[in-house]
Amino acid sequence: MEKQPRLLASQLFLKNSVFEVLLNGVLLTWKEIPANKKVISGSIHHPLKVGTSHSVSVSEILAVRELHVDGGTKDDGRWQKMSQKLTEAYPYAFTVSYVERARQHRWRCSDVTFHCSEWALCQQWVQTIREQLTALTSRPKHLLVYINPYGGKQQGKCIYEQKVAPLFACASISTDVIVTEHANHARDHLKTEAELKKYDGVVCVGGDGMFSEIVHGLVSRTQRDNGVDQNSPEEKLVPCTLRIGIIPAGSTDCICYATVGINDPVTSALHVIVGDSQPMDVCSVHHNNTFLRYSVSLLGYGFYGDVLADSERKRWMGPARYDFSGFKKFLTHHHYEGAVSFLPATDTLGTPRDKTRCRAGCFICQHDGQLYSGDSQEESKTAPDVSDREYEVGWGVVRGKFLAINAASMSCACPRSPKGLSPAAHLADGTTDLILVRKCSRFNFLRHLLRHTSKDDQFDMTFVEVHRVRRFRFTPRHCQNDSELDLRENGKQLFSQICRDHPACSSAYSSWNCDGEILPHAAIEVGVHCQLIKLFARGIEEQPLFEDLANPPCAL
Ligand SMILES: CCCCCCCCCCCCC/C=C/[C@@H](O)[C@H](COP(=O)(O)O)NC(=O)CCCCC
Ligand SMILES: Nc1ncnc2c1ncn2[C@@H]1O[C@H](COP(=O)(O)OP(=O)(O)O)[C@@H](O)[C@H]1O
Ligand SMILES: [Ca+2]
Repeated sequence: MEKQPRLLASQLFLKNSVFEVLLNGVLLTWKEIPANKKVISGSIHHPLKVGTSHSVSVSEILAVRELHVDGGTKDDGRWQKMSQKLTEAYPYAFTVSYVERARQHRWRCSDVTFHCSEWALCQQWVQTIREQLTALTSRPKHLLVYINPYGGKQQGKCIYEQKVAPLFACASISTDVIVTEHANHARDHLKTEAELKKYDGVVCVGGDGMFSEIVHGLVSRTQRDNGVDQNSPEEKLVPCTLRIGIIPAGSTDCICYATVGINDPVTSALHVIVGDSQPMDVCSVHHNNTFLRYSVSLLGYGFYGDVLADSERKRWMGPARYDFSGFKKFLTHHHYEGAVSFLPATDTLGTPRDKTRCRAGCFICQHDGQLYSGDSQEESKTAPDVSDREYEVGWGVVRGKFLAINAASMSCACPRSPKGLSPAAHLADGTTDLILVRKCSRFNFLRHLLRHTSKDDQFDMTFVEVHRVRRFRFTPRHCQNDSELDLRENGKQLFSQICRDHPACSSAYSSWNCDGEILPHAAIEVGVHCQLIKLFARGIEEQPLFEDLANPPCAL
């Protein structure tokens, strides 16, 4: 039989007032008691504001600790503020640390200290809260942490030590911390060495590139352990069991921002502590039946590929390199010719033009994005994946000259664009939004880009089209007849030369930006793997209405 959580109700002292405190297994509530209703012994009289009430979900309590009496003084500053009389009447106390919501999806750790007149009562409260916290099985106890000391503004180590480690310690989470010494250190450690059984999750401190390393390490390891061949584009991949936490310390931090609603290290650490879980789609990228990379956020050819390639040479500028290269590449205004073929997700709930957004507890993601009758749980288990051949019918093809070809398997919201590249994309529906920006004037492209930062629809432009897809392929124009040259072997400069010399080529070549890494091939095949990984996040929580109104629309 399931053990019922113990109920506790007491009158406890807090901030010069007496409160009715209640713990019922789901909520901890404390409510001020009017002075005339107080039953606690003692001669304390306070003019009370009646009815101040607070409540905290037990699932959002981080820790409880007793405050120890030591020669009449306590180890917490607040004790000093209490009068001698009060200290005598309520000599025992315990502090509950819990999640408090601030503006714009920011979470903070807040403390409340309750004072008791009896030691046994104080013990009972501490033990009961601890029991209820122990019963929360989704919380991690032991984590493997990787810190990229060179991500973003090179603050990763300091952010972890000052803001995150104390919270993990407060929540009794033990950690093994590795500060990376070179690129792909974390990926290779996860792939081959890490004793994953010891851990309840992996945390990365860094940006999207660092997160991508963790994803590659964990996904590759999981496939190898299960005998799955990553090189086959049709292969159904095995989902990873360990959750990943992101402590944002990078340049774009889009994966953190789009799954939590803010890029704030404390907020992310608190989502890890409470044991949140958010499944996420992962795209696998192949070239000629050879696995290239996984992508979780943006796969971008043309504008975003060029921005990334240019910005890599300016890493010393930190996050500002993207603004510099973005401006430069906007002025360059290159377009690229090729063919995009794609398998539309016709059987899915939702479209890229929806006004609704993927938010915490998203209905569409809970059903793997599947449009099904809903009368059988089993039906959702047969959701099509990239490996299901029967879905290979009905491909569409678009040929032409493009300024940008972007695939966003999530919104890609980030501080630069709070609604993202594809505002209605879903984190875990098994699809990616393929955005094709055809050649247009600089002015129109600017209008399109600026709409990423306003409430206006960036897809509502004649030169932009967007498709929700399960798979797609891109073939640059020069590959449509000949076999593609290997960009890595022959170098991009050679390509530009061939392109200039070749009468059929009207434009230069770009490269793919895959979550901040340049791909070595332009001709790629991409498939979405529904919910392949899980994050310590819950999706963006709905905001109170008054906060939403704080962002007025801007039209261009
Ligand atoms: C004139 C106003 C223009 C405003 C346009 C804003 C559009 C921004 C959309 C950004 C989407 C970002 C998608 C995420 C990409 C990251 O994976 C990648 C690597 O991140 P990190 O490892 O943290 O460095 N970031 C980028 O490719 C940067 C793109 C920025 C382009 C301006
Ligand atoms: N110790 C290290 N030295 C150099 N590069 C590293 C190190 N650790 C990780 N990297 C690489 O740095 C790149 C950028 O990291 P990231 O944390 O995403 O920062 P940013 O958001 O600024 O790009 C990643 O591709 C990652 O592989
Ligand atoms: Ca998706």
